[in-house]
Parts: sequence; C-alpha cells; structure tokens
Amino acid sequence: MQHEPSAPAAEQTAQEAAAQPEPVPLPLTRAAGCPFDPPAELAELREQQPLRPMRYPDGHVGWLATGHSVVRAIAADPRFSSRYELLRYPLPGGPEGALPPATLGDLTGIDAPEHTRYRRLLAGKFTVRRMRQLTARVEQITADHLDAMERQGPALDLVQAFAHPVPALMICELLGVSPSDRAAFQAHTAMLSSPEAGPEELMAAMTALAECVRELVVAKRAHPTDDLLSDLTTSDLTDDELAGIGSFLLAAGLDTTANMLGLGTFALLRNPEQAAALRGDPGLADQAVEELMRYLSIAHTGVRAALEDVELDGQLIKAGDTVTVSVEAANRDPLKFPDPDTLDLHRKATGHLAFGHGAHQCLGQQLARVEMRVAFPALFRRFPTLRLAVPPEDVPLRDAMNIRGVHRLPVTWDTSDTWGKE
Ligand code: HEM
Repeated sequence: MQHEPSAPAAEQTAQEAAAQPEPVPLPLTRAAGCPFDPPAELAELREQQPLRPMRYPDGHVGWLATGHSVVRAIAADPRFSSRYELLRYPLPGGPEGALPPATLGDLTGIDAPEHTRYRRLLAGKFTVRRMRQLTARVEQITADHLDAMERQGPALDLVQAFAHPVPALMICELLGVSPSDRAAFQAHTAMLSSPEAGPEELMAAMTALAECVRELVVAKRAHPTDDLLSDLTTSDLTDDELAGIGSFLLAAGLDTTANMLGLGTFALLRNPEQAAALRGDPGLADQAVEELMRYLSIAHTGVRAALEDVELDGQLIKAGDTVTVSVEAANRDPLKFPDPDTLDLHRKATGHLAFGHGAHQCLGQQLARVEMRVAFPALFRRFPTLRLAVPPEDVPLRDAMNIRGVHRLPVTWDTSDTWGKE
C-alpha cells in the first residue's frame, strides 16, 4: 500500500504538486459551547479545498473529503474499498498501521462479493414495510418508558431512562431475544456504552454478549420464532456467521439510535422553538428526524481506501491511499444545504449522508427512523416543560469517539404539567 499521496504522482506536474496544501490532522473536537456543531476548522478546510491531504494519527498521509458532493461520490464508488485491512484509523487512539480485518458478520469492513451476499440476505428483513409494522411496538415501548419516567419523577438521566433502553428493547425484539433473556442482554449492552466502564469490563461485556447471541442462534435453529434471527436460520448462513451478524446488528443499531435520541433531545432543548413546533405538529416528525440526523451527524466520519488510481475533484488519489470522509462537514455544506448551521425542522433535509451512502448505506435506517419519529414527539408531548437539570456545559459529551452523543442527559420537568398517557 502506498502511504504518501502528497508525493507528486507521475501524472501530476511539479506545479500542481507545489500547489497542494499541507496535510492536516482531522479536526475532531467540537468547540466549547457548541456541542452540536462540527469542529469549526472543518468548514474552513471545506471552503479551501473539499478534497485535500490529511495526516493520519499514525503519521502517514492520505486524504480528507469535506464537501457534500465529493463525500457522496466516494461513498458511491466501488473503486474505494471498505476492507478494514486496507484502511488506517483516522481518529486518535486507534491502532498503528492497517486495521485488523473485519470479524465474521461485520458488514461495514468488507467489500463485494462477500458484502453483497450478506447484504442481500439481510436487506429483505429491513424493508420499509416490515419496519413500519414495528411502529405499534415502538409506540408501546416508548409509552412504557415515559410512564416509568413519570412514576420515577424528576430529575433523572434521560439516557438511562429513555434514550438507551427504548432502542435496546427494540433490537432485542427484532432479533428475537426472549423476555427472560432481555435483562442480561440489556445489562451487557448498557455496559458497552457506559462511560465508567474500563477496558476489562468492556471486554467482559463484549464476550458475554457474543456468548448470549451464540446461544440465541442455537435456540432459534432448534425452535424458530417470528423474528429476524429465526428467519435467517433458513438461509445458508452458518451458526458462526449468524452469531457474528447478530452481534454486529446489536452494535450497529443500539449505540447509534441511543445517541441520536440523547443528543437529539439535547439539541431540541437548546432550540425550544423547534421543540414547540414538533410538539404542536405531529405531521412534522418525519422531516424533523431527517433534519436532526443531518444537523447532528453522529456517525461523523468514515474511511475508505482506493483500490486503483482515481481522479476526483481535480485530485489524483493513488491506489492504496486512505480517504477519510467527514460526514459532519458534508452535511453542513452550504452548497447543498442553505444556512446549514441552523437547526430548522421545517427544512427538507433530503440528501443528507448521516446514514451513509452507496453499498454500505445503513441497513437499519428504517427502524431507526421509526424509533425516532415516535420517540421525539412522544417525549416532548408527554413532558411539555422538559428542560435540562444542569447547565448545558455540564452535559458530558461523547467527544473523539466513533459516534457522537451524550454520556448522560440530566433533565427535569414540572410534575403538574405532564400530559398523561398519550
Ligand atoms: C440513528 C441511528 C443510526 C445511525 C446514525 C446509523 C448510521 C450508519 C452509517 C453511517 C452506516 C454506514 C457505515 C459505512 O458506510 O461504513 C451504517 C451502516 C449500518 N447500519 Fe446503521 N445507523 C443507525 C441505526 C441502525 C440500526 C437501528 C441498525 C440495525 C438494527 C443499523 C444497522 C446497520 C448495518 C447492518 C450497517 C452496515 C451496512 C453495510 O455495511 O452494508 N443501523 N449505519
């Protein structure tokens, strides 16, 4: 693999190479007081050159894409690989050199044809129609958690009481985890996203969860029920593959949705006129979710490697070069979204890249959408006086992690003002 794309490529003239800007590290830290905005440097970089050299934490030089059209083009182009072993980690604290290959069942780290096989098998299970059928369950689970919040009374941590358990329960139902096993599943998944968990506890939770999924696969093969894992046992997937896919779905579907609910609620609390619009108009939910996805871009950064030389945006990306795509910069590109730094739930945010794009576009996006379309309005309707219980700067943010969000969201409300059951 070649690691120095900024060394003048044979096809580039000396003049072009001299004009190449210095490689920069990936800006990652959101400015104090701006928990919802991408690091300010990203906007400058995008304006200067939407595709430019970047210095990776391990010292090698690759590329950084920040413009909406170039990020979208890279995600859609099969000449860019997602195979982990060809990639370098773009965030600090990752492994030196290439990443370890994807574990069995991890769709994001593989290419066609392996990826296509898994994707085809799974795509039929995540259709809009099937996910919409889950709406009634999402509504029930959401209402149950709002009831529990009301019983507990203010103040409480919204992540623990709502943002994490609602998607956790949904993913358990989707996979077919029996009610008696759910407590164990939820304890392990809660540990995985706990800010207090040390490396040993994380490893123990991961091992325990993988073991739970493996047992589930064996049980579903013996006694299939009406759920996704049981469905998949009729395919030609092995138990190892099924266990890998089950664990991957848990990882891909839980932390993401939980952090969208947590950070999304924080954003709405800081934009009360937007929260009021959502509370007043249930018809706004669909587009509100798209705008929150765009605005927050919690899965902020992706990475690919060029399989061959690719000319893009006036640049020559050489075979083997690593390319980091800044989804959060792309989703704030003024060329695509006018007034991009304003949260405007009435905006049509179609075309945002927060669920990815191309062959690896999020498989669970319809489920995530259903959960958010139900959960945000229900929360703000049930608790019209919902507000932060601490100063905004005291809300602990998940910074410099793969998925942005909040570790905790302490909230309170006036008990006389809850609207009762929906
Ligand atoms: C708001 C919540 C979510 C966000 C922000 C999100 C974001 C993403 C993104 C950006 C990708 C593309 C990764 C890449 O290009 O490498 C992705 C892929 C994926 N997501 Fe989601 N996701 C969410 C919810 C879910 C849920 C609920 C599930 C499943 C139950 C899920 C399952 C997957 C899977 C299986 C993939 C891999 C697809 C592939 O590589 O072919 N996601 N997600």
